[in-house]
Amino acid sequence: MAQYTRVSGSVGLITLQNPPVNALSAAVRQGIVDTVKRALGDPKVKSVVICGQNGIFCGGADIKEFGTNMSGPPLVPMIHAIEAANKPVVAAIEGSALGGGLELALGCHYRIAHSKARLGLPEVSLGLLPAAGGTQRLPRLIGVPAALDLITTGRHVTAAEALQLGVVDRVAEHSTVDAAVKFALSVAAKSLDARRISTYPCPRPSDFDALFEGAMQKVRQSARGAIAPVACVQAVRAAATRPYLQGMEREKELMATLFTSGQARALQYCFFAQRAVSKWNMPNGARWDTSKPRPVHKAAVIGLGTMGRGIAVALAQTGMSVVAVETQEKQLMEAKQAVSGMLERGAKRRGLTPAALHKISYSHDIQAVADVDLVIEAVFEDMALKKKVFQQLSAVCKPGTFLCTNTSALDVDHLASQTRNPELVVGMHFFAPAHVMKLLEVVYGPQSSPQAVATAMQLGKKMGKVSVAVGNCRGFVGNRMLKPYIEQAFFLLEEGATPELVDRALEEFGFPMGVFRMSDLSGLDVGWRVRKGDGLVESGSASGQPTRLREGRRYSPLGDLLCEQGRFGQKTGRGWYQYDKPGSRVARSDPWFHSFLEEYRARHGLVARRIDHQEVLERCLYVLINEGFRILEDGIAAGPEDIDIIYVFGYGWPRHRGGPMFYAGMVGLATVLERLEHYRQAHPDVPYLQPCSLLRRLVASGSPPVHRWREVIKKLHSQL
Ligand SMILES: CC(C)(COP(=O)(O)OP(=O)(O)OC[C@H]1O[C@@H](n2cnc3c(N)ncnc32)[C@H](O)[C@@H]1OP(=O)(O)O)[C@@H](O)C(=O)NCCC(=O)NCCSC(=O)C[C@@H](O)CCCCCCCCCCCCC(=O)O
Ligand SMILES: NC(=O)c1ccc[n+]([C@@H]2O[C@H](COP(=O)([O-])OP(=O)(O)OC[C@H]3O[C@@H](n4cnc5c(N)ncnc54)[C@H](O)[C@@H]3O)[C@@H](O)[C@H]2O)c1
Repeated sequence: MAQYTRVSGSVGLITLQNPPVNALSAAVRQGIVDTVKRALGDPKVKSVVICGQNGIFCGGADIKEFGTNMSGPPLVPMIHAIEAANKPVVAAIEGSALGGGLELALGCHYRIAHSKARLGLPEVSLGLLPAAGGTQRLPRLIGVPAALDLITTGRHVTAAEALQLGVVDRVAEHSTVDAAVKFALSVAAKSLDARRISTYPCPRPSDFDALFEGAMQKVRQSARGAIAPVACVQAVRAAATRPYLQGMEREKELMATLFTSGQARALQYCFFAQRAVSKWNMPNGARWDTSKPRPVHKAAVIGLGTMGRGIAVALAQTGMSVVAVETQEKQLMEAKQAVSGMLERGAKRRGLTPAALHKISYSHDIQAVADVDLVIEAVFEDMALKKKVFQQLSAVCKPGTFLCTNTSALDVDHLASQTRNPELVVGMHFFAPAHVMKLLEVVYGPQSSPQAVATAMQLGKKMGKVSVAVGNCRGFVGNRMLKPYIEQAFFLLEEGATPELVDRALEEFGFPMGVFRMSDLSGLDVGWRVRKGDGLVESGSASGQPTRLREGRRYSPLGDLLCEQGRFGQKTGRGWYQYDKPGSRVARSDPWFHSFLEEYRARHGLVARRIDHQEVLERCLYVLINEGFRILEDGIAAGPEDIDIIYVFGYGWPRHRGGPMFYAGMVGLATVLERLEHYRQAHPDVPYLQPCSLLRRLVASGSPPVHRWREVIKKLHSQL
């Protein structure tokens, strides 16, 4: 709703009221229509101010209404009526003015923003475009290039940038509403002829065609198949080429296509899923809202390799003191330089001085962590070493210090058992590079205290991460699902595919990198070491041909054979592809690998067949999804949203496809089940292809939508 009062004698003050973000629900829209009418009809009122309650102007259209039978007055005529008003209307923007919220402000005759406010048109990240006149008014107000940037990226701008761009007229340091009321009084008698943005001509840049071609090329490249950014460019082009009303028609037409698209559903699902995962709960009943985190003022990182350096940067950037411990002298020296470089570059990007540099102290000695509140261990992925480190930490640290491990897959409970207080131990699984990647898996074991989980989750948030609480198992959620996915990719090579074909299929699907390019980037030796540890690697050189079965299961030794040749990927200049030199990033097809693959097939009596993109996608993705269902069945992830957010933020799953579990729902659970059964029949020695019983159960119960899976899972768990 919207509240109406008259202030300072002649200003009608309209306050949007719909906590927490004053989204433009049907009731709010009706409230605005009614109060604007009242203000315009009141002869005592000479000007109007629109603001939002609780320090936030408006978070835009009510996303929860999308997909429902939307009633209430539509936004476009409502905003048009404000713009057409014969009394000045001033938007007083505090907190956020986003999407429809900014479009409402653009319909006002003046805009005053608080210095801490953020403004933007983020519809593109929801699979939409600003369809309440945003694509037509913004280019008229700030020019085509700036409008294209804001609308196609959806980025939020500060009040200072908004002022510089011309989106707002003034910035207030103190009460924005008071400033707006004062301003409204001062402009009460002024003509509004030059204040109606829809009447402005859209500036036509001289390099018009090149500008739009460039914009289109840019969004097509970065959108990875997402349709909304393309529609945004088309809508802005309409603003620049058509009269306002025709432009509005085009905006509406483009929005109609986006609004009902699967991509919009997927992206809006991601929006809510991202928020849902912060409301974590554990199987023992501990929950986010009843578990109090402990403040962390000082933290330590043990091991300053690839991960430890990024973690130290992420911690220091929160402003806390960090102790960084590394045993190898050379590593320590290199790490100091690398960490300083990362902090300096980060600060420069944000226009700040690198204050965090002085927050880090370095040491060779684990005793240096005696007084910290929380430790994150990031030494080699070696259980014996990690056990030793946890024993030392337990002896050295002050009572109550949380001990966290960044292990990728090892047993967190086992590490906890090495300490005096296992309840203080959790996994904090970062992704490389740790100061950049948004995902953090917080891994709890049966003994982890709710406070330890709450503290790790809160610390993740402070570091700007999307944190997801998951149970303990080998590989947790993300890496556990990755294993069968990579395995299928290896099998596809054996059967006739090439790395190029598999990667192309996955990249066309929307992954930034296919499985083989990704494996070259992260290093083939990583998986090799794990497989060796698991006793899976047979030396190819000894027997001449390692077998393709392990304990009755199909196994591909292809990755092991490459590692035996010293082909570890980008770092050695050779892997599944070849690179100009070690460390170079441009993957080129490698004739050596192709003849090696042919020889390998011949040695094993494998006859290559034609494999198409559909088979690549079905086998790689459905087997990953199937493992996701097992994870849900095992209670390792609380719900499909947790898995989807892990894949979107940690593994490059295209956001416009909503994450693997959402995608399964879109494809149809019955289809996923049928295809898994089909491939399982063709490959009976691949247990990962065996459809999970939860998937069968969901199909048997009519394939409910993803938001109802938790009920089925709960029922399943209660029967176990
Ligand atoms: C605003 C924020 C920056 C605040 O962040 P903060 O961290 O403080 O809080 P949270 O993010 O945790 O949010 C708190 C709480 O609020 C919920 N929420 C936030 N925003 C919205 C919203 N816009 N609607 C509903 N709910 C919202 C959030 O989910 C949290 O609750 P939860 O229970 O989940 O914890 C931040 O929240 C933020 O960034 N919000 C989103 C901002 C945004 O993206 N806005 C754009 C919205 S889309 C829009 O505005 C579209 C407009 O252009 C209008 C278009 C007109 C539409 C007309 C439809 C025409 C259809 C035509 C097709 C016809 C087809 C046919 O033929 O049938
Ligand atoms: N690299 C990745 O992409 C990635 C991603 C997520 C998690 N992880 C996990 O993070 C951990 C670290 O991986 P990494 O890639 O950074 O390894 P790394 O080999 O780059 O670095 C490990 C560092 O630990 C140091 N170290 C060894 N023993 C130590 C000790 N007792 N005290 C202090 N320092 C010690 C080593 O000298 C080395 O500098 C592993 O558990 C790994 O599985 C790695």
